[in-house]
Amino acid sequence: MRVKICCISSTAEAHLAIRAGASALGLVSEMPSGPGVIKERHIADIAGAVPPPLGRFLLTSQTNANDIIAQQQRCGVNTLQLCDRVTVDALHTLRRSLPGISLVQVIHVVDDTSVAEAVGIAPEVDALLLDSGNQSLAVKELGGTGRVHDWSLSAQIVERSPVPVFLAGGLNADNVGEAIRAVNPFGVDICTGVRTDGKLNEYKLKRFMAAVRATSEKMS
Ligand SMILES: O=C(O)c1ccccc1N[C@@H]1O[C@H](COP(=O)(O)O)[C@@H](O)[C@H]1O
Repeated sequence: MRVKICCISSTAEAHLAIRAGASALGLVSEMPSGPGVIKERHIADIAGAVPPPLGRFLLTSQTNANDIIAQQQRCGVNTLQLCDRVTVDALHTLRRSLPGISLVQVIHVVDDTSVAEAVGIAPEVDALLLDSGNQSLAVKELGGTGRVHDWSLSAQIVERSPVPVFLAGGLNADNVGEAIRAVNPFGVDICTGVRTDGKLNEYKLKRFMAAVRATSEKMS
């Protein structure tokens, strides 16, 4: 089971997450809302300090392909986590312009329409990431909400997706086992649940990783 630790805000947090066993790190660029945003120059510094096999995910709220390409080049990441809806044309432009850079489309799971949205876009990207934002608010929520969503919808997406699916949204050490059993994702992703006062908390991180490992071992 892959674990992505998100909202990394310093090189020290990146190393703490790697030591704990993270397979990917999330770096949050400008967003309409959310607790994890950092400046692009910090994202570039942290991405540059992380060894290549690790996933370095840039979380972006941009939807225009040229804006996203420019951001990827400024930040030096190997994965783009597209937190808002992006057109299929824009995805094709990203593919052509950024060979070797993985595209992860976030789906904010709201109702049955989210299942159709996920299944429709999946063939265009390398992975999906299921989260709990709300794109219809005046100030959009594109993640980092600390809220869970309906995991039965997520489970349907996992069953029907041709690409790997990460589960995010309100996970913590106490609910991640149930989430993994309910959804059977490729990986899990967490921000709020391993933080205290905005800082990565080693105790919560270790409990989370232990819960993921224990559940994965029982299921294998
Ligand atoms: O954390 C943020 O500020 C943020 C803002 C906008 C989009 C995504 C954001 N964070 C990502 O949201 C998921 C789930 O977070 P949580 O565990 O529910 O707090 C995760 O990928 C965060 O990195």
